[in-house]
Amino acid sequence: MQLGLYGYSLPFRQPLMFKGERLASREGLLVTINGQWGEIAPLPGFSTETLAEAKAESLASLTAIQHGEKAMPTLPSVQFGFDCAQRNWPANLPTPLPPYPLLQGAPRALVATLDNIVADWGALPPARLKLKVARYAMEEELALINRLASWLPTTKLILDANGGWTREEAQRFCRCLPLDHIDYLEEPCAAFADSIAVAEATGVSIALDETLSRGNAWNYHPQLKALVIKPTLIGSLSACQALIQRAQAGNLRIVISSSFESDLSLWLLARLASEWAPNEPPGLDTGHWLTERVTNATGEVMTENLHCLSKMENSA
Ligand SMILES: O=C(O)CCC(=O)C1=CC=C[C@@H](O)[C@@H]1C(=O)O
Ligand SMILES: [Mg+2]
Repeated sequence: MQLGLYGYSLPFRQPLMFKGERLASREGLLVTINGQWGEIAPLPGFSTETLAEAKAESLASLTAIQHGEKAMPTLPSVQFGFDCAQRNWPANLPTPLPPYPLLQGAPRALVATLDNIVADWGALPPARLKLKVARYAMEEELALINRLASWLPTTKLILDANGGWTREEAQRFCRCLPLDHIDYLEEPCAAFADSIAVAEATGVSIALDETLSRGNAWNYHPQLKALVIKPTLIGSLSACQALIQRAQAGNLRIVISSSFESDLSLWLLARLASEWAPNEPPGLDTGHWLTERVTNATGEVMTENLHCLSKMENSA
């Protein structure tokens, strides 16, 4: 059995901010186990583990497999990578739905380029569109949202505050929203109870993301509409499936989402989305921020462009 661990560094089209940290490139690891691949890419600001910790645990896990033992990683990004590389993938998955677009950037700059963006979609605007909020002045963010709502009347907006508001700030913002045009708001406040209070006070529907990856407690609520599942941050595929079962039991929508991984994970996540949430457009529109790929046109990993960290073999 062939085992390998490789490192990559993929430049962002322009530097992106992750919880106050400015990143010019995305760093990560690819693991291969007997010809099958997985990706290990903790996201700074969102993952609890560092890349160095993920690399150390990945090397130890590969050594365990080399000795005929079962790898038992504990870090979420490593669990996701090793699970993908060892998964028995179903053969006949439905064709993945296209991801909904993710708009990122300063609201004023986005307003200025909006006519180009809208013109690109022509007669077929997307059913959903995601926008980050709680980053710039509220008035500017609301102006952009109102502009989008009038220019794209059939598109529902997904807003994501990453827990960036107090209860009062979130309420002030949500009271000015064109609610008919809002699909849901991800994580208005850092505490679940505050987000629910905002939903109750303003009528906005909410979705959970960081609450899930941090393992914080949450309950069903009539205004809790969706769970956003990021396997790189949640960890094992069985932990993701447990969340999916809980979502299904409460009639919540399931949105499989990326953490700015390479094209390899975007393809694997699209397959998971088509299996776990076949009717829900996934949150996978992060690839266009990267200028380079790790796989070629036929889907093979281009190891010649990667940094080889370990190659092992076991007799199995
Ligand atoms: O969920 C999506 O539609 C795309 C991914 C995405 O928006 C995010 C990925 C990782 C960190 C954040 O920047 C952001 C999020 O918080 O959901
Ligand atoms: Mg989110």
